[in-house]
Amino acid sequence: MPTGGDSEAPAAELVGITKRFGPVVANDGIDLAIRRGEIHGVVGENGAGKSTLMSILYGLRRPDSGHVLRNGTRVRLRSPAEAIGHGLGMVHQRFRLFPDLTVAENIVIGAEPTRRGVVDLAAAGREIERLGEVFGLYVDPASRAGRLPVGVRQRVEILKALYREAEVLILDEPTAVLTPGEAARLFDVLKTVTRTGTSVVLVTHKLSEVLTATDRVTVLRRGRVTGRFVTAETTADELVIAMIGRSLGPPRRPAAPDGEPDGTPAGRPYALEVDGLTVLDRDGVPRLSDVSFGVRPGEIVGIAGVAGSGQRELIDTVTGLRPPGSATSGGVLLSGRPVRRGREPAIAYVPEDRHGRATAATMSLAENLVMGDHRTPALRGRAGLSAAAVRERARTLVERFAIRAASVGDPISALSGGNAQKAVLARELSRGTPVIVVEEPTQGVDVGAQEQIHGLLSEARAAGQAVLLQSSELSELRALADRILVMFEGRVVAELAGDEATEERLGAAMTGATATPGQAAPAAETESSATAREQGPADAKGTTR
Ligand SMILES: Nc1ncnc2c1ncn2[C@@H]1O[C@H](COP(=O)(O)OP(=O)(O)OP(=O)(O)O)[C@@H](O)[C@H]1O
Repeated sequence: MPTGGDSEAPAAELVGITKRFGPVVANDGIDLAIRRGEIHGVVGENGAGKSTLMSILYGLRRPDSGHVLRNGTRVRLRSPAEAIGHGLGMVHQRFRLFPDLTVAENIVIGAEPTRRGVVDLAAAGREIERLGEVFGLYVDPASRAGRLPVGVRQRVEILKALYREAEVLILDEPTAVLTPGEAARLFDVLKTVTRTGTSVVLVTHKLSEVLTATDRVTVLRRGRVTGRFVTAETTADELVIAMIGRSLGPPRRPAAPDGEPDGTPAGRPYALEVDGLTVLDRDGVPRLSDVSFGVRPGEIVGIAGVAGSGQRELIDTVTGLRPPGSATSGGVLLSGRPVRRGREPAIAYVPEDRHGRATAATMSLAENLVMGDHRTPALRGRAGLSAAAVRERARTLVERFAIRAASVGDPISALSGGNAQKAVLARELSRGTPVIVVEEPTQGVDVGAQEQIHGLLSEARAAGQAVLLQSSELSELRALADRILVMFEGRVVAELAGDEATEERLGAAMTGATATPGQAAPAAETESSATAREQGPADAKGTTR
């Protein structure tokens, strides 16, 4: 609702929106007004109803009741095509570009300029360059979309919306896939875009972004608006209270492992040991070079690095997932024995790609929660898995890990992103394996769940599990890890104790600027090291994954 006697109608307004999915009220009478030329943050815990509301604004879903106004006039949004026709644009978290088409072809597809009945790609290219200049969004119209780094692909998505004359641009967690450097550039672009009167709706879990980039914020909780704020007049704590109903506790270092009052399990043998590991890609280029380290029971070892520094290959090899045939030397040992190929049962694994690698979308939450446990005697009945035992186990996990779902029988795809992530963690952490490998555990999860997930990893450590934690959030690594290994160009180039790992030291190591004594610094300046240096020390994620 416009405040302060603003007589101008909002660019877009959602009025009394209610949307149910069976018994779940995803949106419960929501009012939201987006002013012309503002960046409006929409935040809230997982499952609060943000995506549902945005999908209604973009014509992907129809509300059960309520309506949408554009510039004060009621509009019908029965499809994205209608929403686009009304000047609404959306940049999804998963980009929808055709990798084999050029930037220009991707941008104009479905809205091609024609000349005498023929698609006029030259005119499209000129228009794209003009938009690029106006909005500071330059992209070569002739380059293939599939070859572009993630940040540039996102720019193409934004250009695509602006080409269709979007006046309200919806961005769903746009920085989840970006490096900090790319994220900063994105916010510069958004500021430029709003100067022309375009409005931006920014859905995000990152409070720092909300506080630095938005003009106003709306907080949702359990389908309702629980707070409306002018950003300059609010604080992170105020937003958190509106989001989860309480403040966050102070950051805590993990408790010492059982029986280790000083918290240093140094005397124990390694639960996981990587010994002189070298992995070559199909062309014989080393992706990992002579990587050695160990993780003891009761220890969290963090992996940092600009993406593409070998983390993917390292974790795929450690978990036994790397396809056979990739030439390797050295090995991975679990309590002294070689890791098995396929899926190593002694390792719990929480992958970054939870949709592709960790869940089966069409199966129920309960089935997903017991996946891989089908041989567990407690879950078996006379003829295979016992449905009652599976449900019971699922209910226990749902309660213990505070997963919010209407029913354990619902498909896991009906859960919000953060709740799906908690389900994967619940399954993997409850296995009680000696080793846990975790990638990006809090990507896309709300601040309350982030705190909870950090607590769960600390508990695993205290219970004597060995945890290998890969994260692009340096603050997460610093909060949790006993030691942080920094990877660069397939090598471990630095090892820092958790309490001495400042962002500056980590950042410097991530660009190859330092090396631990005894390990060779990266030799020649290569293209990727130059890029990493150019991106600067804060660039944790990189673009090549
Ligand atoms: N297709 C669906 N079928 C059943 N329930 C659904 C469906 N889509 C969403 N929900 C439910 O509606 C509620 C709101 O979900 P929504 O995805 O809008 O939340 P969100 O705020 O975007 O969450 P997140 O931050 O985790 O992405 C959740 O309880 C979710 O489980």
